[in-house]
Amino acid sequence: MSEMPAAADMRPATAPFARLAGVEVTRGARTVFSNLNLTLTERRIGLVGDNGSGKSTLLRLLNGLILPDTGTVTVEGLDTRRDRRKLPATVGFVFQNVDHQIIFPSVREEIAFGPIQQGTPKAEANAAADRLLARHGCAGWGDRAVSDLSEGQKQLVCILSALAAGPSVLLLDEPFSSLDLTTRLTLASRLGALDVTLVMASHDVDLFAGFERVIWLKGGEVAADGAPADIVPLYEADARARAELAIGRQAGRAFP
Ligand SMILES: Nc1ncnc2c1ncn2[C@@H]1O[C@H](COP(=O)(O)OP(=O)(O)OP(=O)(O)O)[C@@H](O)[C@H]1O
Repeated sequence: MSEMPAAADMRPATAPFARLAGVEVTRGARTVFSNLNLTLTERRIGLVGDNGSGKSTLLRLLNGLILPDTGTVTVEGLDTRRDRRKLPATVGFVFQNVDHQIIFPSVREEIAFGPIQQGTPKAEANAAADRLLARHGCAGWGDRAVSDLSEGQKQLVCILSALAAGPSVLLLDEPFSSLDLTTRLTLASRLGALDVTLVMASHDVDLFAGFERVIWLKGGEVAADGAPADIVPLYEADARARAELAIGRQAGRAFP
């Protein structure tokens, strides 16, 4: 299992980088958050919770992809409603589903897109993309068609694209689910060492061992919030208890 190490030489977190105040969000017919209040200060924050508990919605609130129906969300001093256009230069996002992120045919174009949007000349952005690829063991990938990559390779390209834009906050939604163990361990270690604030949702709770804070979401509410060593066992015990209950109910019934 992969464990993301704590960053050693990182500037200490002092002021909050994000705040959610009185946030209500409805998606479709469902109220996901009814009054969510969070202050985020730590440089390594993990989100855990069952499917549908609100992890992706919280990450999308932080990058302005979803705006609160009521309440406010501020990240690095930017109000996600008022300053939406400034957010992409500050807040990077790695989607759970690579097809929601990748828009260009070649790997180099995909990675260079963010910096070009921010005003970097194309040749410079392309050269930086190639250097970034080489640093992550993907030298020569620049001209490759994204459509020819495996799911895990696409996931890696998505992570590198997010990093290329030089965000100060990186939001990761299940970023390693398709990566092989070697790439997962390498990338987790590299991400852990970056001087960038990370907020990551994952079902792979071992990744949070070096984190400073884990928030457990349950049905759109914060069920527990604190140090990984305290929160992860609570979540696991709760998940196991509910699984045992479900298995007990199923006992004797034929599997459909
Ligand atoms: N596009 C949508 N339209 C309507 N409802 C949605 C939409 N996306 C999510 N939801 C609902 O919002 C709730 C929270 O979903 P969300 O994707 O934030 O959960 P999650 O914790 O990230 O789940 P997972 O672990 O499966 O990724 C769920 O009840 C889900 O059904």
